[in-house]
Amino acid sequence: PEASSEADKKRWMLNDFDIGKPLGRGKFGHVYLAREKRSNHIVALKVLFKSQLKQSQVEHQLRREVEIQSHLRHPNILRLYGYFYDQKRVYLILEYAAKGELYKELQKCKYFSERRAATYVASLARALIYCHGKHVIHRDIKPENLLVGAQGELKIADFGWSVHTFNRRRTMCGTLDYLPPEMVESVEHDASVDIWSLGILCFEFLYGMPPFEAKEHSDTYRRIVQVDLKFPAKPIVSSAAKDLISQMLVKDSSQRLPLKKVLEHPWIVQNADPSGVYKG
Ligand SMILES: CC(C)NC(=O)[C@H]1CCC[C@H]1Nc1nc(Nc2ccc(C(=O)N(C)C3CCN(C)CC3)cc2)ncc1C(F)(F)F
Repeated sequence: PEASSEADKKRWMLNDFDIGKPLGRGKFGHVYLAREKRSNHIVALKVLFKSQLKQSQVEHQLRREVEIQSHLRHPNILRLYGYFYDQKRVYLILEYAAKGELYKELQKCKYFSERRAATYVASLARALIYCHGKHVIHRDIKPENLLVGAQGELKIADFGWSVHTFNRRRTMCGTLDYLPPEMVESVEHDASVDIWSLGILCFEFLYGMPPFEAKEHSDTYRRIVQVDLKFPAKPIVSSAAKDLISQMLVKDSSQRLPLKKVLEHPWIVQNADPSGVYKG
């Protein structure tokens, strides 16, 4: 049979689920814990209001997010099992990440140990190698888009800004902090934008804030395009970690350390837990 999109293989409906507690609010609606009645499978049900999607003109972005995420299968990428809609709402059937939102964990402990940061960076590098292998770039890697599974493993979620590199867009994304120079200067960009964002994330895991943070947007913009990278004196961070970050936060996107080399970097080899799970 002709290849149907993964996401709309089965006709799901609200009645297929028992709805549980709210897990929180996403950008365009609420997320609920839910259980699919036939299989007793626990999922997260993200409810989006069509009215809000329309007024924010993000319907095409949502369609792309569903199309891309429903085809990705990787332990560090949140699964999108399917979707359905009614008169007013669109429902995304997503994998439930039992340990919640990474950014809350980062806020709670201010910054992570080098072993924890390296373990997370390694698992994200593996997930991004998988995505790039399928010509998908995420373009929005940041703590808010990372969830934690039951075993403590990271899950990249929210492919709202991802694209198939065949039809590259020059749309501007959310917060500036994570954007590499070529996106801030809105010139052509490729998969190496995710290497830049992973470098920003590594810095924020270790210091508790992104490297080019500034009060004003204009200052952040300038610090990004100048790659004004300064390592704080506290907390103490190894020179190996700083070396890796410095090789990822390079203005010339072709000179950024390839993800495969990130996994071979001494700091990762010596600090990341091979299982990809931080065991504390
Ligand atoms: C990536 C994207 C940008 N982010 C999101 O979508 C957010 C928006 C709201 C929730 C989250 N979306 C998801 N969250 C989970 N799991 C989860 C979340 C929160 C808690 C938690 O700490 N509490 C309930 C606590 C429990 C304690 N009380 C006090 C506070 C809330 C525990 C588990 N799994 C899948 C999803 C997904 F993505 F599939 F929808």
